[in-house]
Amino acid sequence: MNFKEFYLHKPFKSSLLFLATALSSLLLVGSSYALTLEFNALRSRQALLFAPMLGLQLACLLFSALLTYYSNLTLEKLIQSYLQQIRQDVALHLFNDAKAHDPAQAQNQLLKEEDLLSVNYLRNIYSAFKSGVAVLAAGGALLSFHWSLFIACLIFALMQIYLPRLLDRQLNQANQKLAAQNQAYLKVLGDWLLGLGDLHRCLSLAWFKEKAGLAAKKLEDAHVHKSAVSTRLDYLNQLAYSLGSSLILLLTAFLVIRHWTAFGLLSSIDSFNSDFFGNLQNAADYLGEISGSRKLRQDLLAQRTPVPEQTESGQAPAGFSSSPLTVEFADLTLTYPAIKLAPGEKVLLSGASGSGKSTFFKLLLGELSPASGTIHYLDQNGQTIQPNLSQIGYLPQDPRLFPGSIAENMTMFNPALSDPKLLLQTAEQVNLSEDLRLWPDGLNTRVAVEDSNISGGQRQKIVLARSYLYHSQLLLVDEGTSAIDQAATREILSRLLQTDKTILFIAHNLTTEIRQLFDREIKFD
Ligand SMILES: Nc1ncnc2c1ncn2[C@@H]1O[C@H](COP(=O)(O)OP(=O)(O)OP(=O)(O)O)[C@@H](O)[C@H]1O
Repeated sequence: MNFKEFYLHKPFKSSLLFLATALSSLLLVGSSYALTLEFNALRSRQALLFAPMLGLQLACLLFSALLTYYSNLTLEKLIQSYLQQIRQDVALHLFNDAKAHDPAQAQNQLLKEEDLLSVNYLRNIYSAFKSGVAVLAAGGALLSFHWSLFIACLIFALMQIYLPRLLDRQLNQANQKLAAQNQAYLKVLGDWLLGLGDLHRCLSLAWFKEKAGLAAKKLEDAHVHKSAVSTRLDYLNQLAYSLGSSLILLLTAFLVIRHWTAFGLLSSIDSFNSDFFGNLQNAADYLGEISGSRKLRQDLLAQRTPVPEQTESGQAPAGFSSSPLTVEFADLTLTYPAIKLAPGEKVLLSGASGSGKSTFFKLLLGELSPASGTIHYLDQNGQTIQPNLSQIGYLPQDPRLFPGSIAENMTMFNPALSDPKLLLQTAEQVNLSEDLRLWPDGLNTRVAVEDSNISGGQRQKIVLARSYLYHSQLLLVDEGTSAIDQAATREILSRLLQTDKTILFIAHNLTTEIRQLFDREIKFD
């Protein structure tokens, strides 16, 4: 996220916004100027001059308020449309980098951090600009009264600008800590709430409370810490402001006594002071906050870096041949033997829990890269090809459905596949027909993702139907029928194993009769 990008995404509206903002600040300073002229007129008892000056002061204030209203509204619209663009970029990044993402973290990226940034960054830039113009206008006005007033203001201006730098690093760290604790809290809630039913059954309320309470406490501390740093920043600025305004008033009185400046300035110097120091204080605050969000902005920029789209140019794999592979995790290295799956082969993959079966699938799907070794993908004729990995069919043990109808979840929202006859035939292949009859809306039944109105076995059948509809040549099934009863599994498998698909099937508890349907078995140990 940077300002140039924000400006360029709607340059005309942004220019209008900054023009209106500058004008509203100038008008505010103009009203202080009119006040000086009013008191000059009063002193020389010129009622005819006093009244129009009063009118001018009022007009300046009214127009300034009107322009502020317009600017605030326009700023909000521009920020929201810019955030929308960022959200789309982040979502595209998440989609294209083809890695598994923690939902809580992704939600946080998409909402919380951007909100934090829109407050800390864009609004602050706008406010800093508004205050900056007011400071320049007030400074110019003071210069027109007497150069010494301007010099005095300038000295305090420099003090105001450099003060926040003292706490810049602390504020930066406090912001990062807050974002990290926000994320950690969401993750803890996500991790524990998923299994809340089990915790409840085992009466593990105390354990849940301790875990959630600990994370909440850390979040609370981060908020308090951030607010302490901000308050220290405010206090320093306030101190400089009070000192500065008193000295300026003293100087004005001296200049008036000496007849070196207009009498009316005694009445308006306070307004100029607040225009000058107040806005300077604000600008210093905003600038401090803007640089405090630098790290977050850089992080968000990294999350938005375009990831090349999965090329659709590769071919659909129908088999593979891998050399001995290794995968390295932080404290574990998995090694695999060389494996070849010829087109059309049906292979059962077994092995103890934790032996690396699912990880092997992740390698084949390109979600993980091997530390050593290579995988060659084969076409129907056994020739090595440049693969399009998105065309590998994959059935996880706990497949996810999307908010939509059963039909849409089968076709993955592809209207070209939505012929009801084709869908019913496919449902028959995966023993889903009976389930469809049970739902009053059949294929049009809506999936309630959170309420799980679709059972685990039904979900597995729907995702299996998807691989039929998409004609996946290579199909990886990771205990993908584990929630379906034995009799139905036998029927589904005997149909599936009669197709010309190449199938690698992870399963634990298959009967000998079902095992014999496969061409061979590979065992990991
Ligand atoms: N992202 C990861 N980070 C660290 N370790 C991991 C990661 N993914 C898997 N592992 C470890 O790799 C080992 C193999 O895991 P994997 O899920 O592949 O086993 P599996 O054979 O499929 O087991 P199961 O039959 O129980 O599903 C396990 O010890 C697991 O803890």
